[in-house]
Amino acid sequence: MRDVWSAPHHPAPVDAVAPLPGSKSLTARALVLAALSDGPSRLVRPLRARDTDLMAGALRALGVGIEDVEGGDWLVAPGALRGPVTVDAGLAGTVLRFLPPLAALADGPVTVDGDPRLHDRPNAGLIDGLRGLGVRVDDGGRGRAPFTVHGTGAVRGGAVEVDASESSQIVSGLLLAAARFDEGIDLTVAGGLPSLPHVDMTVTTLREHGVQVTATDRGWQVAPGPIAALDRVLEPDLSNAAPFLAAALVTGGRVTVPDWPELTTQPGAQLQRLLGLMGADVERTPEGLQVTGTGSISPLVEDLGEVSELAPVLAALAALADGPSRFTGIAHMRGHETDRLQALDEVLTAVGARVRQLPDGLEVEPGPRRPALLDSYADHRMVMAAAVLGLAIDGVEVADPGAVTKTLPDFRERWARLLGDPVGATR
Ligand SMILES: O=C(O)C1=C[C@@H](OP(=O)(O)O)[C@@H](O)[C@H](O)C1
Ligand SMILES: C=C(OP(=O)(O)O)C(=O)O
Repeated sequence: MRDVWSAPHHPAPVDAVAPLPGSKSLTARALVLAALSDGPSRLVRPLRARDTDLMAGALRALGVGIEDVEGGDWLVAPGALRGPVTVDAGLAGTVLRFLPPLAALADGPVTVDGDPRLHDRPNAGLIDGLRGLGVRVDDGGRGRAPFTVHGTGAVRGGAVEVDASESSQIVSGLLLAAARFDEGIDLTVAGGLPSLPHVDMTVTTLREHGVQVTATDRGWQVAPGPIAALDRVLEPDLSNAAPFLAAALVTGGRVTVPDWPELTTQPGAQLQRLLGLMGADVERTPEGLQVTGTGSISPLVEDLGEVSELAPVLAALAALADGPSRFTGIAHMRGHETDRLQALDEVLTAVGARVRQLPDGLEVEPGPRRPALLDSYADHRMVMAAAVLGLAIDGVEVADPGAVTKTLPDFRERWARLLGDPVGATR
């Protein structure tokens, strides 16, 4: 039987503190770099969710020691990387794009496969890039999973031109492993590059591990050399803060996310600016980031190319706003967990908004609200967007909400706590 979640209707102002587990993006980078490091390291408060568990599983399959310790921390012990092995990337873009360059260092073939939708996620830029670095990859000419990386224990590396117009993760994946290539990497970006802050996050994380990374006018260079082991405390996932903070705007309430970092490479930090533009009062308090809504939501016209992870929740807010919004710069979202422009069009239309798809974005004009049974599209962020809609619209239901386990397994319990109804999620 299909699992259907009734998204709680909650027009009354929320007043809550919403702590969040670790960042998906930082946890993925920390795992990969720990696996390639010159000694063991400890990851404190990593995200434990489907995507990061899949990354840990893939690394373990390749010979990396990853031990679960109390409180969900991970102890990572690098080991000789080995094939043959098949790894499950699920629907995780981070595993799909960060693992293959590391697999190329294994001493045998590594096949990357995953959920049916993973077979649609674009990856030709990474596969061609690996070939340009001297790696043999069999992909049947599809440029997508499943594909096999033929590791030989070493990668030549050097100069390579990479098309990352469909995902910044292609650049990040190559940079993360590049210090272990014989010649490092001299990467030239061909075409556009979405989600630039995520590449900056990669560069910063590499430098924290002692890796020499230089930005050029064409891309990035990574010098060959050791990757220093590093114990890390993972920051909370600021992109996953989006639905919780959005609840303050929708209900005219107040939500605080504790442990909001002072300085961060996470693009989710832009929520401070974006929710401010949508009419919220955003304030750093000793307790964390506090967002207070007025009960009315201002429309937003914005290029979201750097922060596409936030687009589903912002689009849900746009459907509840005082006027039409327009989001651009997010054509690459058609290659995310689902075609998110199409999915948002369907969902927001179902609850009464008028939506127009642009080649690189969406226009959303609020309309008379109505209840609807929405699909999750196997997409965690579509479930979170539906939850935001449900606060204002009575009768929003979501089929297959389990998709949310991708980055926040206990989302429904957290949502119930946000609304002051800790048992609500199980009703
Ligand atoms: O490097 C990362 O951790 C990510 C980069 C972005 O990917 P795209 O560039 O494919 O949007 C982002 O959307 C994704 O959720 C995480
Ligand atoms: C695009 C996303 O995920 P992935 O890392 O699978 O690309 C996302 O989390 O919004």
